[in-house]
Amino acid sequence: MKIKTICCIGAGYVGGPTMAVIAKQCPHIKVTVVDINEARIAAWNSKNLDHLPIFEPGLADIVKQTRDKNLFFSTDIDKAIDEAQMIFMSVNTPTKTYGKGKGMAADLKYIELCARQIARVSKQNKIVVEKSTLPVRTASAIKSILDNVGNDVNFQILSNPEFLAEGTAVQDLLNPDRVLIGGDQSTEKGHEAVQALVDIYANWVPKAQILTTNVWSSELSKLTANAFLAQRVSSINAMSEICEKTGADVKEVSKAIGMDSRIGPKFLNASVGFGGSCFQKDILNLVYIAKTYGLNEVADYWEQVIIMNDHQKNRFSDNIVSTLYNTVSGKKIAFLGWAFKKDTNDTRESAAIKVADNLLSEQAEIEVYDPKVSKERIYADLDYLKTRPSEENKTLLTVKTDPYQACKNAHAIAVLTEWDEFKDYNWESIYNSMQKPAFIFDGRGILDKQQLEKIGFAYYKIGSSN
Ligand SMILES: NC(=O)C1=CN([C@@H]2O[C@H](COP(=O)(O)OP(=O)(O)OC[C@H]3O[C@@H](n4cnc5c(N)ncnc54)[C@H](O)[C@@H]3O)[C@@H](O)[C@H]2O)C=CC1
Ligand SMILES: O=C(O)[C@H]1O[C@H](OP(=O)(O)OP(=O)(O)OC[C@H]2O[C@@H](n3ccc(=O)[nH]c3=O)[C@H](O)[C@@H]2O)[C@H](O)[C@@H](O)[C@@H]1O
Repeated sequence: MKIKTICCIGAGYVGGPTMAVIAKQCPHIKVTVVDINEARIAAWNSKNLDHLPIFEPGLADIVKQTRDKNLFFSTDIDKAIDEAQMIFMSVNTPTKTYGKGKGMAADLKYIELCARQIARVSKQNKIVVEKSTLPVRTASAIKSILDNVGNDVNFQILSNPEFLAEGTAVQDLLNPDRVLIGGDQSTEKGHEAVQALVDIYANWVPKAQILTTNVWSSELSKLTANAFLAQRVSSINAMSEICEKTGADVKEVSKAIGMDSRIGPKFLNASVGFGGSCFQKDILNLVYIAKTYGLNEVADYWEQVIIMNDHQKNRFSDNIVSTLYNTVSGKKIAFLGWAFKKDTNDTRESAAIKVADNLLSEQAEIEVYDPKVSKERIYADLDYLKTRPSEENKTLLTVKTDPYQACKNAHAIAVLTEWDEFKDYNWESIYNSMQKPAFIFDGRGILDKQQLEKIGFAYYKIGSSN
């Protein structure tokens, strides 16, 4: 079956970039991305490409080439479902905040709503693709809804998890390490559906990198990949604390172990803690799944990755307080960075949020500069925690659009995101504008220690005591 029309439900960090790349690589396919969020769709359609809802290097260019040619953004979900031969579900699957599994299980209500809408609208056979990250065996629930609510049309369900990382989404989509497609190949229709999706990716991904598995392996591989990646960060962060006590330097340790080809050099940067919308949510989901099968040791094993990450964030703020003579009350701390990593405007679960919250509880005054994150987003992140009244957050924390202003008169600077531009600042001028002694706490280990110490800074970085 040759696919000519695709609909993607969910115009978020995954749906938007993924469909833009499919549209670019498959000019013969009409791709419509739909969402219930009207503002988001309007932003995707905005004439000024600087106003797209998501910042990703290279994305605006692809949208410019494809939008209104074979890539469309719309709020007319029914129409897009009706027209499409293949429907991607790319809606959010956050951690549940209520009821059974609260704080751990994935909340599947958005996925279920999608499935019900697809079932209600579809009048012809459809291939339904799970793009969202889902607990293993979700496809059976989706199938049950589609088959029981639907108009007697045939639905084939595939799992096609997304492995892109934010900040490098376009590159990851154009040159993926692998594409994973799970489907039921035991039936002719199932086989056809898998092949239809393979054919789409084969327009630009080498066949050897398109992996097909059964649905459950595919669903579970996504959770497993994120768990392994996050575990690496927690492992090196655990080592960073030992380094600080022993005189070892975590950068040197990372390099030394990364040269072992069995370990590999990537994803070994010690940090103030991993953030992002998925690592924590997906591990919690994995822990919940393990618990529901009574696999308590397995659950405890993976939960430790989160416990270590929380510890890393807390010990970063604790270190700031203890170094500043055990009090930050009334002291100004400048935050460089708020996003959970560089080259994205996404702040979900960013370590900066927890570090700021801890310091605000110690009555610090914080001034934040981030090149891509808006003031509204920063306040919304803090208010979401409900630690103190919103007004108090606004009084204690201000957001600057100029990093030099944020650092002026500060007692200390905390580097929370590894934005490249931080390395090139005029650090001498920043030093001169600060209170003395002038402290820097480098939560990403990106600044030049020697240069900063020569200027006069007291420089602290994660994973080193030298
Ligand atoms: N953010 C990332 O880098 C990655 C995310 N994922 C997974 O992809 C999924 C989506 O993640 P994001 O794109 O980050 O989420 P997001 O929150 O940015 O986007 C989801 C969108 O779905 C829309 N939506 C929800 N229910 C809807 C419905 N019934 N009809 C129409 N639209 C609806 C929301 O309005 C929202 O705009 C999640 O399962 C996530 O775990 C996977 C790989 C990478
Ligand atoms: O499912 C998802 O959402 C995605 O989650 C991660 O991607 P992402 O969260 O966008 O970004 P990463 O580059 O993985 O970084 C996650 C966090 O770990 C931190 N990190 C990463 C690497 C490292 O060495 N050290 C470190 O602290 C980053 O700063 C960031 O806060 C995975 O890398 C993607 O493969 C996956 O598709």
